[in-house]
Amino acid sequence: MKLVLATNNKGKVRELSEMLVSYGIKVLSLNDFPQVGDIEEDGKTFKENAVKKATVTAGLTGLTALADDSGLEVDYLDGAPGVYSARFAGTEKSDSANNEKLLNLLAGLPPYKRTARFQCVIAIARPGGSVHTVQGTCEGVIAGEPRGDMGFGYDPLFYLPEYGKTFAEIDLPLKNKISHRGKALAQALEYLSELSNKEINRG
Ligand SMILES: O=c1[nH]c(=O)c2ncn([C@@H]3O[C@H](COP(=O)(O)OP(=O)(O)OP(=O)(O)O)[C@@H](O)[C@H]3O)c2[nH]1
Ligand SMILES: [Mg+2]
Repeated sequence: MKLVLATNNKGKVRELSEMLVSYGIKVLSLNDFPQVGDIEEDGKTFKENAVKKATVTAGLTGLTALADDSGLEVDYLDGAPGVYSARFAGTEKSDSANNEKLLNLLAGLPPYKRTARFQCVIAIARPGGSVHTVQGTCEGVIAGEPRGDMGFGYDPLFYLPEYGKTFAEIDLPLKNKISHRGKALAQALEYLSELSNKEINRG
């Protein structure tokens, strides 16, 4: 089965590909389809944005497309940055500026008030127009300073009390096991295997 990843985020491509490829799925990226261009994310929810990115990509490529819309919800900030996570500190989407802005907003706040979660909605759209969504969540705490150099985005600040480490201090197979994206993708893989069984049965 062939699948186009409807994302321009290299960190997401790395994490999604690692799991999909081990299931024998042929993964294509938007680099293979320059005609898709930039898709405006104007939804109010992760689900709206994921559905839009997947359906537009499936329509323009004629292939099944998988999109991920994700973000960080910080309780002290009433759920911000949420769907604006990529653009928190400006439209140029700088991970380091986003992390700096987040640390400044939480300056001096004790750990018990720094609770947060990552959310991920994955949408799988078929060229015929049908679309299926799944969701994953991962709870954590925003650290007082960045730690680790793996991962992407807010990973150096996202601290997992159970592991005593940030997302940027754990390797990719473990992140995929426990992360918002990994949990959503595990459900997406179940759906994809049902789809491919149906196709095989149809001949
Ligand atoms: O530290 C992180 N670890 C993660 O595991 C993670 N997952 C999401 N995020 C943040 O949330 C934004 C999503 O925004 P987003 O879904 O619109 O993606 P994006 O604009 O980067 O790419 P695209 O998929 O839209 O092309 C990203 O840019 C990141 O800032 C993460 N940060
Ligand atoms: Mg985006």
